[in-house]
Amino acid sequence: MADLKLTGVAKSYGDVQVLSDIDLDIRSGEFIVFVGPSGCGKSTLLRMIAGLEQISGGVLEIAGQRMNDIPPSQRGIAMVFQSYALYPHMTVRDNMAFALKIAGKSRSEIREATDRAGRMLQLTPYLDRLPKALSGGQRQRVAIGRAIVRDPQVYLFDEPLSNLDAALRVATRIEIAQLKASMPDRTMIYVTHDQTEAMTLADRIVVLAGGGIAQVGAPLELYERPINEFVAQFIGSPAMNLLPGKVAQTGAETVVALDGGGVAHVGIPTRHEDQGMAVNVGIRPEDMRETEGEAIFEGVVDLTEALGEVTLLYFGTRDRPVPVIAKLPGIHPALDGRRVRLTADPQALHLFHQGQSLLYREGVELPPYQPRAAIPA
Ligand SMILES: Nc1ncnc2c1ncn2[C@@H]1O[C@H](COP(=O)(O)OP(=O)(O)OP(=O)(O)O)[C@@H](O)[C@H]1O
Repeated sequence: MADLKLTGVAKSYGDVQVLSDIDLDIRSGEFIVFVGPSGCGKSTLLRMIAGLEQISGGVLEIAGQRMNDIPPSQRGIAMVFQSYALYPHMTVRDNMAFALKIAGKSRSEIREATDRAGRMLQLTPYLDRLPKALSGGQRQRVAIGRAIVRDPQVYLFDEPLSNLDAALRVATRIEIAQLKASMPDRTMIYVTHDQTEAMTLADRIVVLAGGGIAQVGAPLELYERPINEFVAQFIGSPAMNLLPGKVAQTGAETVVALDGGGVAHVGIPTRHEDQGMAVNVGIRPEDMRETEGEAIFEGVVDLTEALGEVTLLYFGTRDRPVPVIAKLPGIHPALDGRRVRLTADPQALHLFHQGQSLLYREGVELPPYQPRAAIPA
């Protein structure tokens, strides 16, 4: 069993509070990804779990045991870092075996553990090579191998792929997913800046911001049901557009008169007293489509970016603090200077209280999360 429980965990450096009130239950076998803006404390939280940073407040338990003052080597965890500092004069096998030798394991135990890690990471043909004769991706796999040989209950990864080039990142990401699948009862906690890694690897994503947890949920739950504007704009790329307006009609479907002149029919119920309320309507760029009819947003295209699979249209790059962006499927001719009318399905829209940035007013119950149906094949 390798469940983790964080209760009121806090970290400060001198007078500077970096994290506070972190409550998190991680189940044995879960793959958890920490994301958040630079400097929000992702690495610090991971290093506190590892025992590499002192916990300033609160309690960390692993498998029901308080771990605050237990040294890293006795926590049943192994950590894989971004820079995979291998010993250059040791073979792949010796690099992986090093910690086991220090721990006084027998030759046969070490052989068995390194053979197994080699097989799991497809490193068998390279076991007798020196690190300099490996690619970056292979080196990072050796670093993961050093964790595997110790057979920890919990794996911690601190941006393990960020030093790899794009193609290797994808390949190594898939290997990490397969590695997790081959060890279903091991718990993994992974810090990344990369949205794709977070969305594809995580059972649950923890979004950290402002010294605390903004939201915890399954990747698609965060995408479809962000709890506030921060998470809405952090998850998904390009970020969700937020268009200010006022509630013009309440009911099962809410009609919003947008400040820019458009009208949005939002598939989220509001109450009679919400009439006239200042809101932001959230529209993901990929949910926008051109229309001849009633538009949510109408504007002149400043810039067209053709990426092949999609075309991005930018509006208001000069006069808005943040441009409005639409992402249309496929290839479109450059639309620069053309006036375009855009709409989106009511079910795809989000509604936030202006100022509070929260999706629903406190006390209004959230309907249970229902994943949006996949597009039928
Ligand atoms: N030893 C330290 N002394 C003082 N402040 C520190 C120390 N280590 C980290 N910090 C501060 O704590 C905050 C969190 O740092 P941390 O590295 O955990 O952030 P992060 O979310 O992992 O950032 P990034 O995404 O940029 O790696 C930062 O503001 C950082 O400056």
